[in-house]
Amino acid sequence: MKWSDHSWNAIEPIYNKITTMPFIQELANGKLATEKFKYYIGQDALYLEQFGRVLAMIAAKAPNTEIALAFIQFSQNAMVVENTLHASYFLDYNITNNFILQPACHHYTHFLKSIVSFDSIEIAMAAVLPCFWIYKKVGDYLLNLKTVNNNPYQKWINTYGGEDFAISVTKAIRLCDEVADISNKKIKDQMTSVFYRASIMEFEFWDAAYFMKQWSY
Ligand SMILES: Cc1ncc(CO)c(N)n1
Repeated sequence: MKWSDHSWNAIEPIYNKITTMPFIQELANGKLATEKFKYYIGQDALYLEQFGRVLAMIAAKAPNTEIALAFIQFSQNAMVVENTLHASYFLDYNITNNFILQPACHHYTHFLKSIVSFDSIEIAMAAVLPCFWIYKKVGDYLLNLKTVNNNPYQKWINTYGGEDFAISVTKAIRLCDEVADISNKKIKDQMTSVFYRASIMEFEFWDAAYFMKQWSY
């Protein structure tokens, strides 16, 4: 079995749980409170900047030029394309980005930065994969549900459910499988373990947004 199939099986319960989260359900029916979306988009803009840097560092450490070029592109997409979506919501909702990293976002970005700094490249590639794969699955799920017309969150749904993002996601999965194929069992298991951990952090990120979780002090 491919590393990616095995690892997706491991996180499938987390993914299924994500699709039932109130944040996702209300994103689908357009009823998500503006305040909660604003919290999310503010945190996510901060997330994407750090995520983009992590992707650039994977590119810099890549074992071959194909992986280097792919991750340079992923990095640019995270910091330019996805952030353009956020900037347009910033305008729509009159948000000024004076946010600080709240706990879930802080935890997730620091987790990724620590892995890319201290662990091997295969493990870093596996740790960033849920960011691609879960968003793609959630985007497709929401695009297919299409429960309402004039959903204020449709731009978000179209970005992650769209074809362009699908191409990047397919490539990210394939490259992870290629590096897993030439790795030993210990590395493959560690790849699955960080993939699992990052998937939980995707859950926590949406949970934090729904409940607008903040530092106590
Ligand atoms: C938290 C999070 N994970 C993944 C993505 C998709 O890149 C995103 N925008 N935000």
